[in-house]
Amino acid sequence: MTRVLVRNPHSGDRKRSLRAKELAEKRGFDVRNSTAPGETLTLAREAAEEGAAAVVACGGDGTLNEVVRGVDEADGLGRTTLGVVPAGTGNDFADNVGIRSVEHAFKVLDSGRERRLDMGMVRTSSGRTDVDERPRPFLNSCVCGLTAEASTRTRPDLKKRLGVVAYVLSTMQHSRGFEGLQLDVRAGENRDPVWQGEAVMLLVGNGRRFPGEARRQANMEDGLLNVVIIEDVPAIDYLSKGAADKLLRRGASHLTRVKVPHLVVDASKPRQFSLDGEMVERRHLEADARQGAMRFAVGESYQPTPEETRADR
Ligand SMILES: Nc1ncnc2c1ncn2[C@@H]1O[C@H](COP(=O)(O)OP(=O)(O)OP(=O)(O)O)[C@@H](O)[C@H]1O
Repeated sequence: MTRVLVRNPHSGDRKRSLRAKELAEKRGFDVRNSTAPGETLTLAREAAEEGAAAVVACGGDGTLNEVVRGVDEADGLGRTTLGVVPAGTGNDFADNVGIRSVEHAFKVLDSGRERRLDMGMVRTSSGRTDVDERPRPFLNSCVCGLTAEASTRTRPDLKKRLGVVAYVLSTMQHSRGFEGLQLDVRAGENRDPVWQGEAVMLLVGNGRRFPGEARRQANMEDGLLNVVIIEDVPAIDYLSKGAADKLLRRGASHLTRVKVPHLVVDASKPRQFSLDGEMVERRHLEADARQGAMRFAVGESYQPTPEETRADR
């Protein structure tokens, strides 16, 4: 059975990616290298269409997202094992499924251990009713409130520590007139109201939790999205060490947290949403947790039901 490694040769420091190529070839993987942005999606789609038993992303979270999209476009999620070799700068998802290094990733793939994991799925549109695009997966998070400008200004150390939240903190620090998000957030089949008003940030997590929570890894098998809405910015220094923890402090009056299978978000005008780091500007967004949609190769330390502390509930 063919195992395909879809490799972004430009991710991370490139060295780990080269090491991965070497290990993959030794093990008989069919290694396919991308030559341009976006090509990992096409390579993954083709591999799944050809009936590959496993399609493995070699790169960071951006590459993994494209690979999963490609397999999904080939309607191959049910029959293809997905995997990841962490060779990017940010390897959040690999961390969350217990994959510790390039070498370890191949051991995991050889072990055959896999779990059915939830996948976040998003449909967006520019209007209120015309949901007009093919849904797109996200594995880690979907975040609203970011600007592309902020991502270029964000300090690398902050990015490393806080991930996507760093972009938001940076936005708020840098732009004096940060424009709040006028949002109407609803959940479930009946679109029950969850929250309405002016928010500074909306975070929707599939594979991960956000700062302020006891654990990083979320439950990826419960069919639920972790939603956090932050309203009104308290007077704090956004770039200080504890800023994210203060913002996301449990029980804080400016926070709303819910776990739902389906979420509907309407903004008063088009806003930036980041899907695993890729930006789209839209007014309307619907997010679903597709329970057990992915067959994913996981490490031995992966916990199907990460124990929740009282503070997580
Ligand atoms: N051959 C290529 N040349 C240039 N860009 C590429 C190539 N292949 C893929 N890409 C782009 O690289 C981006 C993904 O990068 P990836 O996530 O793997 O690495 P990274 O930037 O090092 O890590 P991270 O995103 O986790 O910080 C995607 O936007 C993808 O389209």
